[in-house]
Amino acid sequence: MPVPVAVTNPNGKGLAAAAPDQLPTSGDLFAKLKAQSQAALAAKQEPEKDVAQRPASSAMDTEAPSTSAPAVAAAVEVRGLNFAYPGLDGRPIPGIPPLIRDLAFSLPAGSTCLLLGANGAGKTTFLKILGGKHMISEDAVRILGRPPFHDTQLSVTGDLSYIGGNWQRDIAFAGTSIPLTGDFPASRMIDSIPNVDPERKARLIKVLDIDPCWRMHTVSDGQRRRVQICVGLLRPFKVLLLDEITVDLDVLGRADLMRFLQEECTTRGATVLYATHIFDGLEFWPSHLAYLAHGQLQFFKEAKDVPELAQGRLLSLVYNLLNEDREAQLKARGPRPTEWDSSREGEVGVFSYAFNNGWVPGTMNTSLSTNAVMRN
Ligand SMILES: Nc1ncnc2c1ncn2[C@@H]1O[C@H](COP(=O)(O)OP(=O)(O)OP(=O)(O)O)[C@@H](O)[C@H]1O
Repeated sequence: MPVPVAVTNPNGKGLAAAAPDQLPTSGDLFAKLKAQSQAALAAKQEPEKDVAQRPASSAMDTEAPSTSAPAVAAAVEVRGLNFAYPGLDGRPIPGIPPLIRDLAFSLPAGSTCLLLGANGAGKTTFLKILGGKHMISEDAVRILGRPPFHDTQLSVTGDLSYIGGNWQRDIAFAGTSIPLTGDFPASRMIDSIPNVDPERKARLIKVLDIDPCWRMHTVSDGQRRRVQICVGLLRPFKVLLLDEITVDLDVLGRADLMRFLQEECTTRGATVLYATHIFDGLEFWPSHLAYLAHGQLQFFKEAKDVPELAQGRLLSLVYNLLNEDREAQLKARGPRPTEWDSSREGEVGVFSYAFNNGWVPGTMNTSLSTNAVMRN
């Protein structure tokens, strides 16, 4: 599939060398996509048959039996999800294994689920997929029974909300590297969301301890983060995806926010999936734990089945999980080299401009307008 790519290569040749004049619109990939869309269409027409034909998947099948009946059993349902970041031509990059492989996951409505995983495990990517930010096949993910990428109403109505990334770059600044020098109050950001229940707004402002008169260009990172979270929560979401957004919050702000979110789930039946590396004092919060590694959920458990939560030892549980995994990897592939391997010269430049694949890592932004990214 052709991807729109703007070009500002300092040597004026990268794209021409990297891609043919005509980006392809036929071949194996397109045949596969066509087959997939025909299969999805057929599955829609024969829902009963579809249930029987879905591949048995590992971790989640015992937790939530599949159903494609009209009643929505799970707030989040993932089946056979595969994902690889594409190269310039929109295809998976040869030699690089998919980041997510045949992942299955089913989260009941009303859950507060912690998403655990090492740096680079794919938590942000997974949450962005659930949030409809990456195109995937229509039947791989269902949020409230609907495909998040294809059914844009999910996000437009606020039923599905994703809060992640660094707001400093995404919203309070224009583009990814150009600072916005405007002077405006926090209330302007908050009031920009239409059709908000005034009571909910007042409650959030109180919970997050926001001063509506804060001038956004003078606030601290944590204060800016509070405004970002407030804006993301103003509408009563049904499914909320949080990507490490409490990192700048002080302990009081964080505790108040986590209690607010838990209440949203217990009183309104909302569902929250939260990826974080900060575990202290969080034992009370999750109803479920999910651990992502090697492209798959290695476990998915209800809180009552995780004794470490009752013992106040969540941090130690996560430490052990990551440590065991690192030890296993070290055994399998040996230690990573710490010195530059000159035989790889040219494969990974010491510094070069590289054409991006359309996504700024760790943010919700496409990078197409910035043309080039720096790669070390
Ligand atoms: N735009 C991109 N293009 C190519 N690869 C990417 C891109 N964004 C992320 N990746 C790769 O995908 C992998 C998973 O990244 P992701 O940000 O999802 O991990 P994460 O679990 O959220 O990590 P962290 O805990 O550090 O935030 C990483 O190896 C990363 O290099």
